[in-house]
Amino acid sequence: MSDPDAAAGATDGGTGGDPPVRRVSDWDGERLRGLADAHETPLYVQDLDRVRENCERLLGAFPDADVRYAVKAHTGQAVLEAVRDAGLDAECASAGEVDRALAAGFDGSRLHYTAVNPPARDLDYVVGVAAADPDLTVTVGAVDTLDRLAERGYDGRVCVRVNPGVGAGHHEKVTTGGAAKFGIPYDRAATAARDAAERFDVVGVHAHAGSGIDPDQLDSHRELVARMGELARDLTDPDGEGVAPLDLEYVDVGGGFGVPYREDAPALDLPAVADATREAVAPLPEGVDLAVEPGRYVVADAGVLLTQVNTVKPTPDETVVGVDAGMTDLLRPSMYDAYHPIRNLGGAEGEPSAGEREATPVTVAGPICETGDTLGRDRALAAPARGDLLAVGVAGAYGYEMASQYNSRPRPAEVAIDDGTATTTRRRETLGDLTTVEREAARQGAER
Ligand SMILES: Cc1ncc(COP(=O)(O)O)c(C=O)c1O
Ligand SMILES: N[C@@H](CCCC[NH3+])C(=O)O
Repeated sequence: MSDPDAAAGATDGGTGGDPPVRRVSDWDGERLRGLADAHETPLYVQDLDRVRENCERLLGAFPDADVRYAVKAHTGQAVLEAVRDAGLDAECASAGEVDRALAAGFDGSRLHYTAVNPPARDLDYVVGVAAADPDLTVTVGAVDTLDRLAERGYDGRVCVRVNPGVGAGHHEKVTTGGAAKFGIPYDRAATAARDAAERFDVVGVHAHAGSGIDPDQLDSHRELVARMGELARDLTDPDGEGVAPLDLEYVDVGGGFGVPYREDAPALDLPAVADATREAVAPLPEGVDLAVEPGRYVVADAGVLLTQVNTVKPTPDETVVGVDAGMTDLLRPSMYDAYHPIRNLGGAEGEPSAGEREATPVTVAGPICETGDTLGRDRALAAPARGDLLAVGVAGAYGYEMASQYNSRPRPAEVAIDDGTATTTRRRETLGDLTTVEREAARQGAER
């Protein structure tokens, strides 16, 4: 599978220059304790300055490419505005994400809507947006979706999403390339794109390997990119007689750049990944650009989740540390067995500072009535005490976004740090919020 030399060449231990990743240990503990005091817990903290640094690193590594932010990783308005100002485009997975990106000031020329089995309501909305701003692009992974767009009178910009037959990712549930659900099978893609060009302005081809591609999965990324380069060459300069060439603008090879979650894991060497990508896609036809669409890389290490210890329970097998955040706040550990680093920031009354306490193996568990509701198992934390504050690191991507109200738990609050100043960007939900839609439905029913 992986080539150890290639993998070694694609990691960066973080020596020198702009650190490629912010570890949970790098956050200012006192500052985080102050934020938790002011805003209570559970609390997401998102550092916009770090988001900007991550955008700059991406633009620096891919200077000639179109870099699009996969909005699904963090849809908050403040994040979207920071990303827009940094110069990235927006890749949106739903009408809601398109709506958010518009509100954050992205215009159509910077909007890419990726339709996956899109509900009619989403298509209606996006076709309406495109009517007002025809520079928007719809990325389509099924012929049915093309038909449904045509039925709505859409004849604008289309990018054809391909199932490249090769995938990668941190877990099988997020390994996308090769999953039949996504994209038109590679061997039918050229025909589908040519057919689509009879009804739409086909401007690009797209594939995405999956999410959280680690340094040792770069071979799969390279293979995907090479296949997409070949497809672009075939479409723009076809072999067969009488086959019209397509006037493509770009080849989008997706996102998925991994970030290290474990404290000692090496960071992806982005310039090396960018070089490998350019090399694999080459030669790109004249006038065709490379495009990438990372989400996690932009926001993951810019966020932490703060949670307070409310229970410390020694058992014969393990010590369970109960906290006020759980799978409803951060689903990734339950859903993917994902590892998030956890740091004890201390603060329990009458206890020594966390730095003075002995490391103790614990399981950190949330308040949800599910056995899988843990944020970390067998973690060596500075012996936690009731009242301590824990920081769960690398929580800025797919954290708040996957939060739910299961067990009737209101979603947490979020603050964003911008140029050192913290502002509430998502208020904490209340018990009243939990029943809003029911009360509204009851009221509408009574009005009928
Ligand atoms: C089509 C598409 N593009 C981009 C992304 C962004 O992935 P990541 O956040 O891993 O960069 C995803 C998520 O997997 C995706 O499905
Ligand atoms: N939600 C996933 C990433 C999936 C991206 C969507 N295709 C995660 O937290 O790792």
